[in-house]
Amino acid sequence: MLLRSSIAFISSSPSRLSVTKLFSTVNPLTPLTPSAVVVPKKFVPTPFPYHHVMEATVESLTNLGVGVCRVKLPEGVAVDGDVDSNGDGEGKKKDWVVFVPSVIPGELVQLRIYRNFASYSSADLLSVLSPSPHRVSPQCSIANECGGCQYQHVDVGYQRKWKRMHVVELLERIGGIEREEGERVVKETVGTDEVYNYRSKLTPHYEAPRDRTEIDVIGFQRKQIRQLIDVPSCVIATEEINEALPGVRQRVNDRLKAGELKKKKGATLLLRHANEGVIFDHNQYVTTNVLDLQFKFKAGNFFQNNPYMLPNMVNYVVDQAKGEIGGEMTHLVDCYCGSGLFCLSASKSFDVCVGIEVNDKAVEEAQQNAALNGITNCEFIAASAEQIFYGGQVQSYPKDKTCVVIDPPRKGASEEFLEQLLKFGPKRIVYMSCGPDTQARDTKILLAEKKYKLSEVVPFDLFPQTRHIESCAVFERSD
Ligand SMILES: C[S@@+](CC[C@H](N)C(=O)[O-])C[C@H]1O[C@@H](n2cnc3c(N)ncnc32)[C@H](O)[C@@H]1O
Repeated sequence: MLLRSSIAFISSSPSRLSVTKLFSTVNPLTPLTPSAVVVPKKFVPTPFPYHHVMEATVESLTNLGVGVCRVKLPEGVAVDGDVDSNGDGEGKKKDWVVFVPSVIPGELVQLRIYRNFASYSSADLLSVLSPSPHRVSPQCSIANECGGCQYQHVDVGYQRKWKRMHVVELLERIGGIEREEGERVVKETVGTDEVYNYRSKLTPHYEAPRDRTEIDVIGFQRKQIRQLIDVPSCVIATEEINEALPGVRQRVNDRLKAGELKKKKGATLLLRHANEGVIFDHNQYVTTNVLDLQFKFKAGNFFQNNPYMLPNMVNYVVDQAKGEIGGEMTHLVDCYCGSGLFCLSASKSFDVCVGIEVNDKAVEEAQQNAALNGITNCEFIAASAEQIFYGGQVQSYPKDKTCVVIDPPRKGASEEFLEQLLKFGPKRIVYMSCGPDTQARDTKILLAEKKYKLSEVVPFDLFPQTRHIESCAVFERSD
């Protein structure tokens, strides 16, 4: 099989002669003679031939962290589509979008096409001809191949600038918020200095062993292709996780040799770093501290996994929830509450709090965490989030003194939930999200009837070096 990735770094000197390797790769690029190129069977040869090499300037980044280049279509090739912005397309596209990873806007790069789609192409990066001043050396030797990180080649300040820009752009494109308004409400991305060795949970995978006598690939998906890459250590995971990783990998192979692994099934391993050390058993209870509270939860259950960033996020949610605009809130509803993180952290600032969560095991944990921390003004309900508005309890809350915090999974809140939330009409809504695209979609719904105003959005850099953005939006009732 031909492996595509390898990048050379070409200095910005005018002669462009000084070529140094920027990333060490497992499969160094060897110049391919035409006869060595095997064109994949399903390759569509329009508009570019397989492995066509070209130079392009990177215009921007998608919110998946991939570079966007706009290139001219080859002479004589016309593709149906919108007339180009200069108006001379006569119903045919002349510009074409090519996506390429591991680049930074403004860079001139050399790329190589490996797939044509109906309206764009995908390419590998061959070399950076004119590097961005924001380009840095990744700490990880496989940063260019592993799909876990998208931004190790970008300085963290610039990563955070782009994360903010992505939130502004998503609010405009999906949320219908004008650019100027987005620029005003979306604040700077909040981050900490711990930009490596911060992840307290790692879940590497291996594929079905079948007839193999050794599992030599335990890791994550490669960039751009559905294939695992071996990850013997991970620079964004805590040092303790990295120390435990060789033992975990060895145990998988010991179990394979002992015939204990299913031949036809791959699996995902767990390494959860908490107060007890690094735990591998999903069902083992672990504890961790966030600000002045202790949380106990099953190692395999959801818990935010950047302990350095978490206090900032919790403080922000609690500050916004209790609020100053329109007076202090007395009642808190925490929807999608997990093991009670926001609800319990905010409990001191409220008379009464209620959390709702669909996973009954997490609800048990939340109840136990309330007891563990001597908190008596929080109640937790095991049900789907919209159910909170059907019971009598929350309906009796004073709406002008109630804040609803929501922190749904990546797919965002359901329409039914948002409909009920709008009908209930709390004074304030604090919406934490790990999916800024679905948050933008839900924002559009929350703002549609002009019952709420979007007062502020803060992106949190929970996962430096990756494209992931945690974003918190605060809505205030308009009256
Ligand atoms: C992003 S986590 C947030 C958990 C918690 N706020 C925290 O920070 O630890 C989302 C939570 O929503 C829960 N969930 C998913 N769908 C739900 C639904 N329809 N109703 C209530 N909870 C749901 C998941 O089980 C998960 O615990």
